[in-house]
Amino acid sequence: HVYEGSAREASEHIHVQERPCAVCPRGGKCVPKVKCPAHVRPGSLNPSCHLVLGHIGICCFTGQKHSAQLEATQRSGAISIEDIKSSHDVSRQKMVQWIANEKVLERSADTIISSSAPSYGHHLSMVTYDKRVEGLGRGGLLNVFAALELKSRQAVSEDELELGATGHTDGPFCPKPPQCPDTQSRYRSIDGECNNLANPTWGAVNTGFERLLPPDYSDGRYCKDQGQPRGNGQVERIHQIIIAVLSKLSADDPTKWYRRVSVVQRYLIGTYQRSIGMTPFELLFGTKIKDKDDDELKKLIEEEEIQMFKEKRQELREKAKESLLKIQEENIKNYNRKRKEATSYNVGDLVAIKKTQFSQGSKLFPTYLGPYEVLKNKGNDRYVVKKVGNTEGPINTTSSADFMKPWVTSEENYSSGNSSFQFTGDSHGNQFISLTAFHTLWSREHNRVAQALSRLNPHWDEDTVFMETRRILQAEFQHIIYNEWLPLLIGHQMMQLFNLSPSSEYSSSYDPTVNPSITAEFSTAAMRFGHSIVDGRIVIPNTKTGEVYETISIPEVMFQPSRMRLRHFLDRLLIGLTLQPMQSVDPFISEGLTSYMFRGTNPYGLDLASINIQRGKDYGVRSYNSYRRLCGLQPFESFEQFPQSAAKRLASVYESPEDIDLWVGGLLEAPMEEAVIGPTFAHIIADQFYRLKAGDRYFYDNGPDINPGAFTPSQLTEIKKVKLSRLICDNSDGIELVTQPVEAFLRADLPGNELVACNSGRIPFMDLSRFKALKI
Ligand code: HEM
Repeated sequence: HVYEGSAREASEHIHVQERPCAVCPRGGKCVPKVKCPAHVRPGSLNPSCHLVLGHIGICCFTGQKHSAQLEATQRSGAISIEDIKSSHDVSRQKMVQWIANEKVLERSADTIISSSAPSYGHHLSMVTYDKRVEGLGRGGLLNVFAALELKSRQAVSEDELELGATGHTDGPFCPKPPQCPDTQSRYRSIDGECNNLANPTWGAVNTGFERLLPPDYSDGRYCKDQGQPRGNGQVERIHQIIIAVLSKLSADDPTKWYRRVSVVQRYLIGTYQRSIGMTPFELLFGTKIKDKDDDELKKLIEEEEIQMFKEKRQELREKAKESLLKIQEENIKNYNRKRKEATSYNVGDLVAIKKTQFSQGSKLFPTYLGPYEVLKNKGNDRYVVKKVGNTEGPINTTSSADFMKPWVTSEENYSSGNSSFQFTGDSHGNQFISLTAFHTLWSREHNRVAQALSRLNPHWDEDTVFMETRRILQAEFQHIIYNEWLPLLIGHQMMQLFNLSPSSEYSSSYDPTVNPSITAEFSTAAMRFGHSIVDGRIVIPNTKTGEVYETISIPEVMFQPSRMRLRHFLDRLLIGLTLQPMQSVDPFISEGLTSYMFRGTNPYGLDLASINIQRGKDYGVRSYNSYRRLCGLQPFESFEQFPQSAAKRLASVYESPEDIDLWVGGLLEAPMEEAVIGPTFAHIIADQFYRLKAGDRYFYDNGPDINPGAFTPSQLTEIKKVKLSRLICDNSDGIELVTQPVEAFLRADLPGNELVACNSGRIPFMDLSRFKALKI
């Protein structure tokens, strides 16, 4: 058995075939393999080299771009004006067709929306009615259609299309680049734009994900077949073959393609299929197609069989139709009974509209914008609204009743007693009660720091107080993540390998060639390791008696934060979180997430594990083995290399180890030394946090030569004292929570991490007097 994540990985790093270079040739930079995706492209010439701690890296000549080699050598660059014009026309026509189809579906009586279904709630938390975002989404599709048209005219190569490396900026849809102000802002922009001055959209809202490897869509475009894992898209593949072969065979008279179908069919059913271990003909008739006579005889038998099959099929179809109609009727009844009439608004009403765009670190902003005045009722519960006053949000927009509520001032909101939902900037703020608790801690920390700053700087206006507080909170957050949380997750070796640990002085890691955007692999798989550590219940302990107040099953507190209104609850929950062990990262996911997620009052909810796997496919994320190769790890060649229990289950759903989904494979890896996750996830996560640090001009410990809003050395020293335990101590209610373990990410019953009094001085304070400014 070679399946011992850390031991195996260590040996791989030591026993490499060729001798690693001491210094990279041709000006190459020695980096961990995941940081140079071009090394897995065929024909790449990346010699290995020495990194710190005996690790072996790759000499990289392309930076974090897998397409750079292609850009330099293979770009065809021969796109004619006619090609461009006609690709535009084709893509626009296709778009018109798609929108028309969408309208038909929307109006169809067969389209049933159950607003009480858990999937509907999940959809609402993901969907956007923001016109700008809708425009970007449609623009993306226009470009896909145009690119496919260009490919069909052979104006771009397969490689260029796959890697998005045409460098062509005259597509049917190219959003205007943002205009960055001439003077450099002291503060990070709200939407993340203009962080990188040469590439102002890098890391901004409403921009695409980065990819460690190019997408892998089975239709070569933007769809992933649903057949995986077991079927592995076989049917779709065969269909594609049939279409291609038929068009070749009937090249002389394309209108008579159907005459060739039987030849193709005969060929296909007489060909050995790996998935069934014989030819389909054998499977059907128990014998091989031998010669022409036999063939004719079998044809007769086949006709008989087909007749029988047709009759049986007709019967089955009648039955299916009956039961479908019955279910539909029930669904309609249910729908009519449960669907709440949408609130209707009159012209002139003041409303709040739901915010649908969020930027980095903006979790503390409200979810609703307003006030807006209703200008027009567009029918179908949609309204044209106009902003009143000078608040955040678009001036004119269209919104739907689902995303509107009557405008009330915040005082009215809190006193109305109607909702226990917390006002958070992130639509996930109420998703789970412990998340709501952390939103609460951070908003209180904001208010705490803002009060201290305005006392120290009475001449500041309220915008300055807000922006300065925001700047400090972002720094506190980044420091806690890089200093406390990340080392526990990926281990100290990876921290060193990717140069992620905060230094005692200003950081020297800013690199304007690094794109800080989130990678598809991080978002859909690696960072979702967290779904495996969630316990099925939350224990609220009674520390006085050693008993428990209550054990809450997790679906009870999803989008249901009303317990937060109980006076003692926040403190008790936070105490419980420091005592309750984390679940290990493994393929076992709590039923609360796989059967009952967001169930509300329904008997069952959603399955987060399936959603994660499907989300990976949506994004065209490649298989687990592709990422092992990318990280310089050996791929799994057979299921037996996995632990026995997993091997059996994997073999029952996947055809080959090459098909295993990234999220599934990553969860199966044994954790690395002193880490929570295995090597593949650790590399992907380390790469992401490297991007977020090296690609962020405003990273909290960048000096004034890089960061226009840099902290002074003495302010930075104070920020670097911040620990999660301090944040909890300062912002909990202090009714029952008066002690904390210094290392709040570790359990309080670990030796050396015992509870200490919040006010004992053992948990360091950030001295805010350093933020008394002479002038800003
Ligand atoms: C009770 C706890 C949790 C619940 C109910 C939950 C639920 C969800 C849901 C519904 C999604 C969106 C799925 C989709 O449609 O693709 C999601 C996404 C995600 N979750 Fe969780 N989650 C929980 C805990 C965690 C934890 C502990 C972590 C990590 C430590 C995590 C990391 C992520 C990430 C990275 C995404 C993708 C976000 C994005 O790119 O937009 N989740 N989660």
